[in-house]
Amino acid sequence: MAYLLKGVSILGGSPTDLLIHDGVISDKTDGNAEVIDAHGLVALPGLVDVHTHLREPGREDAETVQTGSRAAALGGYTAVCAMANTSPVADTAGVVEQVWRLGREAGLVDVQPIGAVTVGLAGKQMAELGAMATSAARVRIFSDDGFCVADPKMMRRALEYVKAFDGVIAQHAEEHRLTEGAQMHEGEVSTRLGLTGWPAVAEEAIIARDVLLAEHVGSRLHVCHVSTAGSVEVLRQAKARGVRVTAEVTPHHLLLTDEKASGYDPVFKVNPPLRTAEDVAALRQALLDGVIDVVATDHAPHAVQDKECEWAYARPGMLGLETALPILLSVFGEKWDLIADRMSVAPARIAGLAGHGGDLTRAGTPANLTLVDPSARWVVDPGQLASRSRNTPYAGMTLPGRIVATFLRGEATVLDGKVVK
Ligand SMILES: NC(=O)N[C@@H](CC(=O)O)C(=O)O
Ligand SMILES: [Zn+2]
Ligand SMILES: [Zn+2]
Repeated sequence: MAYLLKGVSILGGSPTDLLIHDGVISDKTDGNAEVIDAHGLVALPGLVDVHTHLREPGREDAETVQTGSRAAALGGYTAVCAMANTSPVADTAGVVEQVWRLGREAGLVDVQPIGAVTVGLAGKQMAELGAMATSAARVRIFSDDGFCVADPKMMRRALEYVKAFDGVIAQHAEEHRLTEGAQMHEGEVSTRLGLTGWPAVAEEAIIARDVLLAEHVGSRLHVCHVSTAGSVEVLRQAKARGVRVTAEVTPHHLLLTDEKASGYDPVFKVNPPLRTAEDVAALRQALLDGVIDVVATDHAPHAVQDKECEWAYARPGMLGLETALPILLSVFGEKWDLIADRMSVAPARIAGLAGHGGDLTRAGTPANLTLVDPSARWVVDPGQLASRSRNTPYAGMTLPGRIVATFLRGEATVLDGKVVK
């Protein structure tokens, strides 16, 4: 199938025609191409998420590779990295290959499995990182996300080990001894509400330790869901020294604050917790400066019974795939170069996904792209989302930017805002 996108604006540039042919961007002509009127639409390289929870295997009642892939395509994504905290944990070649295969079968986005660092995420014994790297899933990112690789010796060994195949350890930075019983950010609001707090230092202390470890062994470190102004400063200094560290921020940490906990609605319960307005401002600036490299969703679907209950018993985490780009547009406006870099080009580089985050103006670039209508507004309705879960913190909000179409290697996965197939 060939497509001719008439009058499309690539990264906000002046209207042009873009031909998708044989799975790539083409500079030829094709009289048989299906014509799409793309006037007023902006083309971006397909978004890449380095941090997605797809819940399969184990919690197919909350999300599956199939439903998560639909949510991703509708959000403008062409690749997602699936976190390892499934059941069983993705700590063997067998499990990562299973997830990878399920992704291929769904066929809507490239599902790139992340492998666990330690067996069962338990922090005691290193998982078979080499076997996962050489498996059909070709794992490059390893993470115990949900838990921190707390033992510094384990962290050091893992950092050293993945160097052989240019892998990276993605750390969920949490000093668990400082967060026992934590329900939200430790600060004025937690004191007022009487909820146990997760102090900023519990995140910052681990990031400080890990950038020193990564520097010591010359390895790549990636920091998951950075949430505090202090973490930004640690990263800024480490990068200035040349440490090989990258970092992500979530859309929710760029928009929401701990004040949201005031109503005790568990939809706002997440790890790391929503922080203060000062933290939000620092995170925004860090993303603009490049101190934080990428936006990652930390899409964390949870079944109704795990989320619509008392705050203390609710699981942490919120949906993100279908709202990430609209949230970025509402926070930063139409900064298309920034959005393309932080949501596609840089994440593709970190994850080692060569076919993604390409230059759409160059013939031969794999046709992984999405078309956005920046003038459209829509109201978030949890029941209308493609995710199997409905724990979005944006219910009822009007957001700018509608994903009109998404293409994976030249095949439409979304057309007219609907999943194809
Ligand atoms: N972010 C969350 O609050 N929850 C994540 C785990 C994680 O990202 O730490 C989940 O798996 O639900
Ligand atoms: Zn995490
Ligand atoms: Zn996560």
